[in-house]
Amino acid sequence: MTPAKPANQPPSELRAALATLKPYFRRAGIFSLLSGLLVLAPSGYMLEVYGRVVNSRSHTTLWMLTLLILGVYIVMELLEWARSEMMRAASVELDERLRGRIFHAIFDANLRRIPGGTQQPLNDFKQVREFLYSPVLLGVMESPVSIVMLVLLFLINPALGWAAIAFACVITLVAWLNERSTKPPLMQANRAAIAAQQYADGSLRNAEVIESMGMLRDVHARWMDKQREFLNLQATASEAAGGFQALSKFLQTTLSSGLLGLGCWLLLHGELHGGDVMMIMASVFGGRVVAPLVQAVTQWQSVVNVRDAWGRLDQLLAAVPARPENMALPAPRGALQVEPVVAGAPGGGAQILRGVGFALNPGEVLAVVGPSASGKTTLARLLVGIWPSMAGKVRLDGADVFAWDKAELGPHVGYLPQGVELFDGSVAENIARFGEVDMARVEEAARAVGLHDFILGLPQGYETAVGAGGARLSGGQRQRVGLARALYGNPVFVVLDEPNSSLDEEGDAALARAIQFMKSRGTTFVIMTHRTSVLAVADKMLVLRDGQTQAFGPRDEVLAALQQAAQQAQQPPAAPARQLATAA
Ligand SMILES: Nc1ncnc2c1ncn2[C@@H]1O[C@H](COP(=O)(O)OP(=O)(O)OP(=O)(O)O)[C@@H](O)[C@H]1O
Repeated sequence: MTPAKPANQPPSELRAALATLKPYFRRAGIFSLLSGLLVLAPSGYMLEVYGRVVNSRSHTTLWMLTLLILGVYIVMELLEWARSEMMRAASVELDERLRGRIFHAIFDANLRRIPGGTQQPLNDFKQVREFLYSPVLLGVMESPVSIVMLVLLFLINPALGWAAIAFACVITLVAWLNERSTKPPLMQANRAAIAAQQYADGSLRNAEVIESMGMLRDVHARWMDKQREFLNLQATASEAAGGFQALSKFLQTTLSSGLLGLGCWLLLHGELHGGDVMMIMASVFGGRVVAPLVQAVTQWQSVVNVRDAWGRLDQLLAAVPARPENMALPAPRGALQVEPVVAGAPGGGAQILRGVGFALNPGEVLAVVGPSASGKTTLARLLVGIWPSMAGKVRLDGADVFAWDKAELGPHVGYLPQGVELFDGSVAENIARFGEVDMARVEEAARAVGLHDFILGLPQGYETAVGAGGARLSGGQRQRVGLARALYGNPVFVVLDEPNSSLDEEGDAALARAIQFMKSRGTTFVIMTHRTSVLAVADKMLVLRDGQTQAFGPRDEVLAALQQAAQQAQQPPAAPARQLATAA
């Protein structure tokens, strides 16, 4: 059961956007009413030809009536076209209103690790947009015509009207039963389809691992299981829906013939106003009364699907509210202050960092070391404001980094994540962060990490495409391009997560030179590392263990303390401490 909405809760963003489309619905509704009424014209033509033309044998009347009906057909088609164009325009308007918001919501959801994928919300939005000009919605817009037809039936004879109402009630019951029996399996089928799709996307992305270790058969078998579940559920829903669709169509045709029979019976008893013509018209009117209902039953699967898509989108937008417009802040100078932070993965996971705090002056270099899973990457994410903290704040020049508008802060910050994350585009675009490419700055960053000569050797130099994820580069080259991107534009604060894990000696030396150079210009660095070479350029050192600070202070003091602790334990210094001491 869905919890009741508090009375003062504002409507969802989707509803609010839909509400702005009312003028389109209104106009399309008027077109639908007019074209729905004109649908009676062919029956009128038939009756006139049978009655007037056959009796009078007048060619002129036949020509006149035929020209008239042709004109009506043209108007009908124009109205049909106009209303579907109107609803297409509504769909474009909805797209314009929401596409940016949905794109940002998907991005934020990914950032916060909220499940839902990237492709699915876009598919859901497409489905909602397309529903606006789908036959089922256009059909439902003809409901006012049904009421007009019903009134006409009552005018001919109330018995005909009541009979139509009775059939409409039975078809409504069929529609309700259809909803009850098809909705659960259809929604489960949708979920299973999404799971199968996400599984395929996730696994096939790692094609090399799958191929090299012959995992394809097992991966395929797993995908087939998910796919089979989806197909079975869909078949269950379709079987039930098929029966109800047939029943509703049967009722519609029965109603048409039934009204003809009833009209005839009333005629025989002298109770039908308008004579035998009305007998036929009653049959036509009756079919139109229930047409939208029958249309809804036959297209119910698309209604369930769009409702499902709507629900998922609504959930996404509710879970990821639009970012507030923050006040513009002055450009930072690079003074970092980490109030003792407690943090975990977004979404309420366990605490990963507990009480880690320190401060750095502009131009200082901090090396963060610690065993695997001690929380170095988590700290890096906190420092650049990707993950929020549960307690304590990370401040740059006193301002909370997490709350800072990243479009504003971004140019002052450099970040190299562990996975590098290059994007499909040229080398220059990647280094320039996909903003306006300032070639002088791009080259400066590339030179700083010793990449310039290599790039010049590429087929199209800086314009060479790196491929999705930088697939056309080696691991070390990807890392250096990522480093150049982090240093692009001389940021004042740079966080590097394992920057030399794929670098050779020359790359390592270039990195150390780049850090020295930028440090001399006042850039603050925090470098997460397992390797000791970075220590040579570090001023301070933070040792993390199990998400807590084991040691923090000037590099040499921390190294000495580590060595002393190891000696006190009357055993040879632990390998990392020994290595660190030697490197320093
Ligand atoms: N998205 C996440 N959700 C839940 N837990 C996570 C997530 N990312 C990391 N963790 C957990 O946080 C802990 C610290 O991980 P983190 O990546 O910060 O360590 P690390 O010191 O950078 O490790 P390494 O040196 O191996 O890269 C680990 O126990 C890990 O399982």
